[in-house]
Amino acid sequence: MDVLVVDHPLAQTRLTAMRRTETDSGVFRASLHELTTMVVYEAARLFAVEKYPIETPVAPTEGTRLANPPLIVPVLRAGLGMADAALALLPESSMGFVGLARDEETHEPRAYMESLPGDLTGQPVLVLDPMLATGGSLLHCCRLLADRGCTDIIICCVLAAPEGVDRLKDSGLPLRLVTASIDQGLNEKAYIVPGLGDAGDRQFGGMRRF
Ligand SMILES: O=P(O)(O)OC[C@H]1O[C@H](OP(=O)(O)OP(=O)(O)O)[C@H](O)[C@@H]1O
Ligand SMILES: O=c1cc[nH]c(=O)[nH]1
Ligand SMILES: [Mg+2]
Repeated sequence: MDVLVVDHPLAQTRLTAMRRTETDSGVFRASLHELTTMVVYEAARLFAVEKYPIETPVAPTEGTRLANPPLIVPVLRAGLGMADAALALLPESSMGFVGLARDEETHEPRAYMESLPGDLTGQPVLVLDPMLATGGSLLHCCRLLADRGCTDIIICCVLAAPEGVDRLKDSGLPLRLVTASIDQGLNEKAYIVPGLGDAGDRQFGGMRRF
């Protein structure tokens, strides 16, 4: 699995804002939106393009377009905060949704929503979830995609734990990963350290213990 870490200074300043405890939910959401633009921009280097004839006001020339715009799939809830920024960069794309909530005791994902095309043969997919911790949630999501015939999955996240990266690598699924950081690891509650807390709660409210 290819892994790309977006270590651009402007990405790292947004990530710093997201990490800080005193950052309120409005600034957290704005920082995630801006950081998503940068992460998806880097991920899009991997997309195939095709040339086609266009005309400027001065002369005919060649234009460029995406050969096969990806289906965008945010993982609810936290991935919702990345959806607008990704769709703004990829206006030709469609969007599917997967809803997962991690059990606080077992840390296993519980699926509560799935809205995906039945056949993803030949369709690249861009999965959005800010957090890759144990990897259980993203693995569940990517298996749903692979079961529908998808062979080209790019995951965009903000923070990844080495444990989750290794789990995705070992899955044998056709994955590539773009992230703004690979952190130290997981604590005993399977939260990323130093991390940023619960990305869903920090955007939308809630009470989790880290
Ligand atoms: O790699 P994992 O160990 O599976 O953990 C990562 C998952 O945890 C968070 O979602 P959460 O379950 O908290 O749901 P939420 O987005 O509704 O807050 C996050 O957005 C990932 O989906
Ligand atoms: O650190 C973590 C781990 C899982 N989910 C989160 O939102 N944060
Ligand atoms: Mg959460």
